[in-house]
Amino acid sequence: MTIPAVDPAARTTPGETLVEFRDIGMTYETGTTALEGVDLTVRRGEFVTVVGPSGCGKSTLLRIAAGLESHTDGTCETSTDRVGFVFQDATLLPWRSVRRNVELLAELNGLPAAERAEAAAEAIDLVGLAGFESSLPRQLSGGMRMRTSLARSLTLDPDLFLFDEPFGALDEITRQRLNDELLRLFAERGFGGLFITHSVAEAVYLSTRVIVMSGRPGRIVDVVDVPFDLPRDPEVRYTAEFGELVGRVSHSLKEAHA
Ligand SMILES: Nc1ncnc2c1ncn2[C@@H]1O[C@H](COP(=O)(O)OP(=O)(O)OP(=O)(O)O)[C@@H](O)[C@H]1O
Repeated sequence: MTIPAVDPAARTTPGETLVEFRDIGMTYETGTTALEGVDLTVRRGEFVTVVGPSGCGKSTLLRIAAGLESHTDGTCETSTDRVGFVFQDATLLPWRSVRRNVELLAELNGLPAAERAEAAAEAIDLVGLAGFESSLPRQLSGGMRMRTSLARSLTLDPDLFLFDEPFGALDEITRQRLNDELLRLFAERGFGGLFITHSVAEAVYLSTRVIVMSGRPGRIVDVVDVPFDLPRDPEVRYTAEFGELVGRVSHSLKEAHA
């Protein structure tokens, strides 16, 4: 795995476009067309969530943003090489402790030992894993493994944070807790987020904007702006306005399935 060196001086500013998809289409060599005519922009300070039927090309879109996948139509421009990626699976190295797992990206990025130790300690603290630095992945719960994965990406202080259904395998309470922690990190760091989920409530709670995609080939069928203040009050989940937005997104999803 090669990771591009990150220039510490190269920072983006609030509101700056981080990734812009224009008329993106993707047909795999197998002939499967995953995406068609997707226009989407994520700016710093925005948290954009994508929901859509299984197989509609959400992961493909994220991989294109990360430069891990090509595309066959349109353009995708990213304005930063500070890109964090968190997958559904925490993808930890089983023989490395939490601290050594969290240091991994900084290590591959060539950060000197003292700096990466400092970055790892700060990230571990931010995700609430202080005290577990020496634990091995098999000694952690699913939520703690996901926090470790999050911390590993945080060491690079990403401008653009890509999340591929990171909390899908967790129980509801752990998921809600991690949603709150992610929102806190978002408020503190102000990165741009592009997040995939199958949970409509999670999408509305986390986002400044929800994108609904059709079945394959994935196209954008609805864009829903979420007006709630940041940092977000967890109680907002129980308001009528929240329920209305969940209803609107669910309705669009149902139409997308039809
Ligand atoms: N490397 C590949 N080669 C060929 N086809 C692929 C490849 N990766 C994905 N696909 C196909 O592209 C389509 C979109 O896949 P993708 O994983 O992007 O969907 P998704 O919306 O993320 O699905 P899910 O919600 O189930 O995770 C699917 O039909 C999938 O089989």
